[in-house]
Amino acid sequence: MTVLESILEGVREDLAAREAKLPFAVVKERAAKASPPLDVLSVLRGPNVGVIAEVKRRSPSKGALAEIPEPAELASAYEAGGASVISVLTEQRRFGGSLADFDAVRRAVKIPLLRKDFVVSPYQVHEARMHGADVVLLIVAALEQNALVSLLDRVESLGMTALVEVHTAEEADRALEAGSSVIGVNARNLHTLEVDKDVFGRIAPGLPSETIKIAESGVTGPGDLMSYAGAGADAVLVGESLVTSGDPKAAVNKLVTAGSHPACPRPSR
Ligand SMILES: O=P(O)(O)OC[C@@H](O)[C@@H](O)c1c[nH]c2ccccc12
Repeated sequence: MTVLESILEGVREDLAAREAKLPFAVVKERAAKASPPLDVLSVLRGPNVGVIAEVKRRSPSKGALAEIPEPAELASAYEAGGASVISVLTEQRRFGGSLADFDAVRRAVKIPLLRKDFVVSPYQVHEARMHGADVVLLIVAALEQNALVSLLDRVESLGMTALVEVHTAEEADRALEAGSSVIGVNARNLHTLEVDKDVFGRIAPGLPSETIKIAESGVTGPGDLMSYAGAGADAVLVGESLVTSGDPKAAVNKLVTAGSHPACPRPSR
């Protein structure tokens, strides 16, 4: 079993437990009453290379990263540092996240929020909306094509934006075929957890110019942002280097400053 498969097994078990507690019909009703999602596309289409800052306690590859006793404080620091979007991991077993973290962050900040989880069922999409999500991650490697298409449609029918994650050119083709307008290229292979920062540069140039391109993982500082920008990134998604920085506001701000510097390559659209 690959790492991704074993993560998905746990995700499905936890999902079944939540479904038993709160019926899908109730989740749908509450999602419909949540305050409307924010327009993330125009945020990501801004003139600068944006930063999506992640609330991440641990990971299967690195183990414990940071305790983050107050996710709301971390998120406020990200917002104050100039992040465009905040990503909150809600997967519990491997990443130490939760929907309670998501709620705390939602209450603390005004900028768009990404629910970062392993979404395999429509229940999780409505659940994300119910908790105030604006963006939902869909991982191509975790989904059959028909499931990807129907989950993407569902995300969009609720007014949210799907960040569709790929790691290979074949997955990128599947993402485009499904109709994705925001594609994240993850430098980390979710089957083996190996990081290869060149993957973005191999895949992004083959994507349509109007597709919003996000470079995910392995950003340790402004240098990485600049090189992803040179390869066409509209934004970078950063977790580890921010949560371990000791000063998340300053760490985000360094990236944001690099992304708005005149010398920083701009996404060409
Ligand atoms: O901590 P990093 O290397 O900055 O990476 C952040 C983010 O890209 C990573 O957490 C991630 C990318 N895709 C995912 C899918 C599920 C869980 C986590 C992820």
